[in-house]
Amino acid sequence: MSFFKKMKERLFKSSSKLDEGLEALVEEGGTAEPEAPAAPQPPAPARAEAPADTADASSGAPDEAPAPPPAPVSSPASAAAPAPESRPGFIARAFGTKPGEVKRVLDDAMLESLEEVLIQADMGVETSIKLSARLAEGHFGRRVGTREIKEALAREIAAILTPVARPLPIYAKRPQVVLVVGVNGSGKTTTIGKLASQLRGAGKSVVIAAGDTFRAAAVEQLQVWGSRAGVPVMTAPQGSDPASLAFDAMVRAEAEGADMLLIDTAGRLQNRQDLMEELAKIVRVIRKKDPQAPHNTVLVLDATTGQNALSQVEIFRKIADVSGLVMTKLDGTAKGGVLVALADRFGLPIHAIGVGESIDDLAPFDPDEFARALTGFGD
Ligand SMILES: Nc1nc2c(ncn2[C@@H]2O[C@H](COP(=O)(O)OP(=O)(O)OP(=O)(O)O)[C@@H](O)[C@H]2O)c(=O)[nH]1
Repeated sequence: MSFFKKMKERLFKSSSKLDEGLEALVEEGGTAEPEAPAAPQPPAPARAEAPADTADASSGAPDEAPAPPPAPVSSPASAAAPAPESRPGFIARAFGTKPGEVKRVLDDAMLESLEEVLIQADMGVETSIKLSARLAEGHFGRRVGTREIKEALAREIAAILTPVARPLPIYAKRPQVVLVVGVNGSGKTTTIGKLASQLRGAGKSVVIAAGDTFRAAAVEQLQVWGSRAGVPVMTAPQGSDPASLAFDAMVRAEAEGADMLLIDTAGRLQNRQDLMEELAKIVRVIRKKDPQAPHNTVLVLDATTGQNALSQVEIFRKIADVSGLVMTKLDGTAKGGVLVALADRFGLPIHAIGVGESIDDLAPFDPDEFARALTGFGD
């Protein structure tokens, strides 16, 4: 199975909440499309008995579904009862309307429900309102089906995401210092392991620094990832100053001529003032060695935390000058929508997404694929 297919399946699975929400939205207030007016038919043969059943069964057979409720006043199809054997009219066929397909007039009530569905899918209030307004343009007052809604939504979401879909930039500077930050358990260590493996695969020499000097288990975990990726891991004694480890790692990476230095840091909640101050110190000390460093400060976010990710970005950005994001655990949540809210609010580059626990489960961020997977369009 191709990598993209695997990612898509995982995202589809996780996004079922939004997908189902959109379907329910149309089903709730919608009505089945009536038969469209018949296309002009060639003159009937002058035989009295019924013609033999040679027509395409799927196009001519009456729908199995119960008779649709009275069509809305605006529907042109209510004007005349179609001939029982007629094929869908030209206009209906051209616009992909199928008799029996449930559609609903996009009015204020539907827009309000749409906003709620988007908020529940973690897109945040601001972004949900913006998306609903964009959907209203060109659709308001018209009967729309689930497929059309999903397609339009996927298009609008992709438009928000496209400007931020940017892989980790690689500079000529050696060593390029990448500082990896985030709250506890967001997936920093795992992401560093995956990233180191990808960079190594691209021919870069990489060194990892184990900046979580508080937890011995964290250092061991990073060493496991280092050996999986085939990359050396620099450690310091437990309880030592993470800022001085970062400095020493820069000296070593420079001496060894490494292309990339990835610095892991301890998880810290954004509301812990003391730990945030410690992070600010790490950055200050790194800059003593190289005023341009860290060249990238990557904030790793766990998609399952939902809206809290917004406050994480806000505070980490102030303290550590975050230059890009990686969002992990998109394989196991229905909350991927927060990524849209983040892109809309902060416009920070999204370098990659985590879609599993294995070393190759770090995917480039593809806005179109993501938008389609999130909305269930093309399912
Ligand atoms: N399903 C899934 N699990 C992930 C992903 N990324 C990380 N994990 C898991 O999340 C858990 C925490 O990951 P870590 O890499 O240890 O997180 P951390 O941010 O380094 O943790 P601390 O050092 O404690 O702050 C581990 O069980 C990982 O296997 C992902 O993309 N998908």
